[in-house]
Amino acid sequence: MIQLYNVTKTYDNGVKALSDVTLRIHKGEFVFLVGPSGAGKSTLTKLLYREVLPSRGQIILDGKSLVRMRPGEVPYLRRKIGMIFQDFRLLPQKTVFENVAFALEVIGAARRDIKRSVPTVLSMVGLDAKAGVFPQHLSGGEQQRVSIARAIVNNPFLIIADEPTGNLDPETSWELMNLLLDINLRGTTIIMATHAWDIVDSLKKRVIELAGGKLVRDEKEGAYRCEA
Ligand SMILES: Nc1ncnc2c1ncn2[C@@H]1O[C@H](COP(=O)(O)OP(=O)(O)OP(=O)(O)O)[C@@H](O)[C@H]1O
Repeated sequence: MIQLYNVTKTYDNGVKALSDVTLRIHKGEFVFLVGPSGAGKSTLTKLLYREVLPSRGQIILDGKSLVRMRPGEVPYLRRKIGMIFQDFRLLPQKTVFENVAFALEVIGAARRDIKRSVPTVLSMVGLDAKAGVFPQHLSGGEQQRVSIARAIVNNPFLIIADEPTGNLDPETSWELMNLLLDINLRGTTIIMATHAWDIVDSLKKRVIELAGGKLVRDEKEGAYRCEA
């Protein structure tokens, strides 16, 4: 359901961030995206969210070509994808409830649907008691759980997490991973770019490694580093 064919991305400054990448990710997979800083991981996640377009090649997501997609269709694509970032990106002037509700408001959801869905996802991430709290009064782990609630409230078929544990301590990182694994068990595809080698090594999920913009490894039950 996610297909990349010979995808190359060269930025305007001439940097080739991805070079001739071909890969396929099926519905319900959990994929770790690894590789050194500057390898092209974020560029790949941005291509899937259609934040950037490839310079060459084709990307098919849920049956649609992102290259041929008209700009007007992009918001519909993004409704089906949940994004999670290292720095949480919550709105500081909105409460926990309002941050999650906002993801539904921007797509024109009915008020009664918002009232029903937001408490459901907040309880999934264990934050029902914090619905009225502002982000600055939450721990890093709690903030990241709000961003997970926000990412899943639209029932996305795909979650893209770009270094989601980067700002969390080891114990909190594992709490977050357990949430992502639960979400994955319910059928949502998850692509997670990470430098957290211990998490990758423990979970033995599919590992896609980039280096210098090239796909250098794709293992079904992989480790952070190539074992060969
Ligand atoms: N908007 C941009 N304009 C120009 N060059 C960019 C842009 N974004 C990224 N790059 C360059 O593209 C290359 C790949 O960057 P990218 O952010 O995809 O790597 P990454 O693997 O996510 O790295 P990190 O692990 O540090 O987040 C790097 O050389 C980077 O400097």
